[in-house]
Amino acid sequence: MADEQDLLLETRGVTVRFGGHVAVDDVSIGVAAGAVTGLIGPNGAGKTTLFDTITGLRRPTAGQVHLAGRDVTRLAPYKRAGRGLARTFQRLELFLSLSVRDNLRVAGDIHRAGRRRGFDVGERTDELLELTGLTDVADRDVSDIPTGRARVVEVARALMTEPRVLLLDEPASGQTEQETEEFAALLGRLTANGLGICLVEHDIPLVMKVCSRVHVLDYGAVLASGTPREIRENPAVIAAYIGTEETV
Ligand SMILES: Nc1ncnc2c1ncn2[C@@H]1O[C@H](COP(=O)(O)OP(=O)(O)OP(=O)(O)O)[C@@H](O)[C@H]1O
Repeated sequence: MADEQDLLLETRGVTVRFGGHVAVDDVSIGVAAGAVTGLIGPNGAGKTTLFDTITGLRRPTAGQVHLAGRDVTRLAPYKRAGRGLARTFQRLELFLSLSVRDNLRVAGDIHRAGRRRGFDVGERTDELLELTGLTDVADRDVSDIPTGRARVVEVARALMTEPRVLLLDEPASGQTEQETEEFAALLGRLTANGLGICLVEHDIPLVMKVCSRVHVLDYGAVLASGTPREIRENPAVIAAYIGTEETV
């Protein structure tokens, strides 16, 4: 477990209500630098709503979001991005008729516009295509490549903004077993470079393999937090997953 000061991202007592429905209930979780933190839970548990709150797409009803030690609860999404926060979406949000390379370049051009000099979009694109294993499909349209690899394009595009924290919303959905294996290796390379990753994923074996810490949400609240082993052995977690297709 990382020390408090290693936490790049924290939610402190975050609650989100939709009318009378509490979608996220007093959630305090942390994401450490150089590690993958898992966020799991049955459908409707509040994972995506929590991501929306962290990135600023949704204001919490109560609680705060801290990024690199600063309260960003009232900051616009683009300002949080400027402070090193990036995400991917459950539904792919790519330009389907652009090549893989151009999808990255667009993100790089936008990033460069608001940035210091010395950010070379072409160089960074090539570096990321290599790092993410996409070089062989770089010049193909995104609509032409398998969904599993398009998910990696989303990750690569998010990395164009040079984030310190990356939120991944079901990145392995639609991936073959082999693609998921390669994806796990990619996550290892990214955290080795110091990136903090928060992984929302229904592929529980993947979560258990790559995460150093896992938070379990159920009905909007944190049901359990711990190492993969602690989570797997937690009776409340096992009970929450009974009756679903997922196993811990
Ligand atoms: N805009 C909204 N208005 C009203 N209720 C919403 C809204 N968005 C989400 N909800 C509700 O909030 C709860 C949490 O939804 P959320 O999508 O965050 O869950 P999730 O854990 O990401 O689920 P999944 O694993 O299916 O993606 C659900 O009960 C959902 O129906």
